[in-house]
Amino acid sequence: MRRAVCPGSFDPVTNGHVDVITRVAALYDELVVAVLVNPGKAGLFTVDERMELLREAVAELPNVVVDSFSGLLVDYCRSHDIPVVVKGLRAVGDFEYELQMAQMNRELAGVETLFVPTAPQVGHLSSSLVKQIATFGGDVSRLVPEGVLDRLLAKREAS
Ligand SMILES: Cc1cn(CCC(=O)O)c2ccccc12
Repeated sequence: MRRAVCPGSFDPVTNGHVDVITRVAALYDELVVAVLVNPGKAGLFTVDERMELLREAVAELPNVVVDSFSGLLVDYCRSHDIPVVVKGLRAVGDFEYELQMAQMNRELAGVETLFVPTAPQVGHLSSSLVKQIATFGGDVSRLVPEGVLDRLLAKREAS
């Protein structure tokens, strides 16, 4: 079974993520979308909320599994028998860091990394930008899956 993992924070998932996940899912028997648990960085959504929003967003993709992990990505790959990491690239600015991580992950554990360019119409999206716009009352309805929009508005009301 050909499996890959798409790691990220997904705080929250955006239409840019969904675009890449959908395209990558078509290339593998199974795709794991793995939410990174970062104890040192409290996000807007909890890890469980991020996973729930991701599951809603990829519900139409039967071969996509949502999971979470803490620690090294390569340890997750080893323990789940996943030989390849697939990452979305939004802009040239993403590449330098991603290249370093890819080289390190190959050196550490022989895990390969493939890069998928985001579609131009969603290349400008990032979770942090979406959160900023939503915080100040901007319309993010075309930038995130429907379930995320509702939760973003609820978070804004609660704050
Ligand atoms: C464009 C893009 C960025 N990332 C990191 C997401 C993050 O760290 O929140 C992705 C993860 C999966 C698919 C596409 C992407």
